[in-house]
Amino acid sequence: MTDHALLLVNLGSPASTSAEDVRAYLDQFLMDPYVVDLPWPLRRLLVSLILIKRPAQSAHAYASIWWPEGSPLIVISRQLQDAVREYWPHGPVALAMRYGQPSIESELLSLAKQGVKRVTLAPLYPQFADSTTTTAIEEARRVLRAHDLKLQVNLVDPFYDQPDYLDALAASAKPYLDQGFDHLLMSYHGLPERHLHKTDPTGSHCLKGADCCQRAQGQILANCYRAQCYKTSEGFAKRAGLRPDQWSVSFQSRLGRAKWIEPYTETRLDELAKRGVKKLLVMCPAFVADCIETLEEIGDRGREQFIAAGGQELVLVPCLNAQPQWASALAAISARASRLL
Ligand SMILES: C=CC1=C(C)c2cc3[nH]c(cc4nc(cc5[nH]c(cc1n2)c(C)c5CCC(=O)O)C(CCC(=O)O)=C4C)c(C)c3C=C
Ligand SMILES: [Fe+2]
Ligand SMILES: [Fe+2]
Repeated sequence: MTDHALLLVNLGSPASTSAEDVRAYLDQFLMDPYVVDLPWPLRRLLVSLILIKRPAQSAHAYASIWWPEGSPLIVISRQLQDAVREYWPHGPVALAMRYGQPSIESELLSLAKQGVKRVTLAPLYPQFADSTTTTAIEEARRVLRAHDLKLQVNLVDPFYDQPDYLDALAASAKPYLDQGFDHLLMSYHGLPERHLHKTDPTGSHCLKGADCCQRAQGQILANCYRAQCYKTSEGFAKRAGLRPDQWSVSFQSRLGRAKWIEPYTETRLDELAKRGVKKLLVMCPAFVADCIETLEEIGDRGREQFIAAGGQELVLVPCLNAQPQWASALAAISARASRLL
């Protein structure tokens, strides 16, 4: 059977590092109601305010990490697509971006044109969030409806606790852990606290008490980004044989004035340096591919901050990127997906 495609979906990047291209990308991204979850007039106003200064700042940051072949996120996602082909004998393996190009629309249309009957949609986010997982799925739904595409679509659920994913994460970090370190920080992309409250099915569990994420189970866990980040970290630490005092979790990439989930990575970098940590390893398990958030925010600015606060060395552990064990795990996880769109 060769008519069962796998469609990998990542976030996307600007078309280039020009301020105009970055502005267009940020506008599409931040005007997504799953990302900035405010009513349209307020969202438009807030995003227009952000777009006054942010495109030039972000363009500068993108320029500092851009590769000759393009955005690291896109280049690496393409390499992953190639690597996954080895493990997906059922049909084509395609790649789409939620924002920018190649779009989910162009890829679904192209798969339908090739005669594909079934598509397994794999959002490349280990932990669930409306701003990543839901918006990718909803965009696919919109495209199917808009073009009346008769494709059967299966969804790959967030794989934060899947043994094959965690094994790949542990294997990829092993050479870095083996070099020795004082502390491992697992820095995840942050989220406004409001997003967590919105997806809490009880409306009263998340962010109530210091251990809400440790107590999360069932539907609460299935909807809580922060609890899933802790589960990934615990699963990783167990595989890596780490003691609880050797690692901690934090959340990066805050934007705007609303309260985001804590602890903040910026705060932890200072605290760890002040506590006498000299060699800090940082992993970013919310990202499967290195991108501006890992390479620039942690690898450049985070390192500078840690050293200015008294640390000696910050080693950024690369994301899973296109490693064969990860490609194989992703294909296996995708092959198990049975939930229909
Ligand atoms: C309200 C703003 C944002 C939310 C919510 C958000 C959630 C979120 N994002 C990722 C993954 C990535 N984000 C990336 C870049 C990025 N994210 C935001 C804002 C929010 N993200 C912005 C404005 C940007 C652009 C860069 C910048 O200007 O700072 C990227 C990297 C893209 C790249 O091209 O390299 C990824 C990946 C997750 C996983 C997440 C929720 C959990
Ligand atoms: Fe983001
Ligand atoms: Fe929670």
